[in-house]
Amino acid sequence: MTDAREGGTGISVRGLTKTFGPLRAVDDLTFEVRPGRVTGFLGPNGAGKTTTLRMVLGLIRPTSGETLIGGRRYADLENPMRVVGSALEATGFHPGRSGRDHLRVLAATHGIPDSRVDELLELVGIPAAARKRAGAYSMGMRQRLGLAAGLLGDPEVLVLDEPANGLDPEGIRWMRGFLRHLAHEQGRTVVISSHLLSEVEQTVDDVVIIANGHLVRQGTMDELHGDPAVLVRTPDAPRLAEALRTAGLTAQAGDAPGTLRVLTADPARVGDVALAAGQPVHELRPLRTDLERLFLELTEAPEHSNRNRQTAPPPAGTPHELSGPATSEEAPR
Ligand SMILES: Nc1ncnc2c1ncn2[C@@H]1O[C@H](COP(=O)(O)OP(=O)(O)OP(=O)(O)O)[C@@H](O)[C@H]1O
Repeated sequence: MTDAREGGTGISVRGLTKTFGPLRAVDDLTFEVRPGRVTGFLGPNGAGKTTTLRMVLGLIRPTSGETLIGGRRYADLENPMRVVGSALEATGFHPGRSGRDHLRVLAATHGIPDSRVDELLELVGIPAAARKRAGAYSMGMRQRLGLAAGLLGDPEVLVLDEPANGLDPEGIRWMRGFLRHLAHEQGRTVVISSHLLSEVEQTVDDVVIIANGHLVRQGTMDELHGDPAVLVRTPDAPRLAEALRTAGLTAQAGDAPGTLRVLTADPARVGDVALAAGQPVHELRPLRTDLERLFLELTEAPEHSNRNRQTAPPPAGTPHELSGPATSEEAPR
């Protein structure tokens, strides 16, 4: 495998729209994906993730807008397999063929030597299983085989659809370390989709969150976590708040009675102020952003109500009207 790449190859998505009949599966989507980082492409079921990734990979044509990889359209890449690798579905293998044979066929059609196949099977941790029929693979093994297939061309960009699906906890840990290594040590651009922020929060550096085909948030995980804060519980919250303010800290009333939310990353500082002010402390801990709640708030806001229930976007100025039960009916891909 190649070492860290200079500059790196990012992905630009600009004004991307895809309609299927009256359905706007992807609606004027614009975002950037940076090299050397793992980006989580997130949204609830039916948000438009797979459709977007299929456009990025040149598998379907946008209705309007464009996606660029390293500044070029997929169709203009001379050797696409060396620029971008992907694993969109872990089911697309011939069931009677061994995983190894599957990769060998793929490699041969792209002039890639068999030695690369064995190297990759080793790397993704299924060297022995690779000689078995792919039809007998567990979901986790299919994920690993899909990952190996995506890496065959030693691509600068790797795009994976729900790579944690079907993996056991050890598999998830392995995948996390592997993807972070590909991005951080080797400078690749790694994009993984998921419908759960909590599933990928320890893996990704950046997030692009979509709902209803629209972008709802793009940023780093740190930005998503927001400013660090400490929760302190004390019998006399107003008095402690005063002492904290005098010490130069910002203290706000917490959610529960008798608690304060102090804007600092350092609980010891809060404890020291309380001690100096003679205020008992009954609880003191760093506050973590409830990412799952934040994700739901972002993606379930009224303006992102499930587009699957509408037959067409409502005319401007009218409230969203829902015309049926929420289903995640999947059209054939
Ligand atoms: N070929 C197609 N024809 C018609 N509708 C489609 C087609 N492909 C996708 N859709 C619809 O577009 C919407 C977005 O689907 P998409 O698969 O991109 O969402 P997703 O975010 O990947 O969801 P999931 O997490 O469930 O895979 C859905 O309503 C889906 O039914």
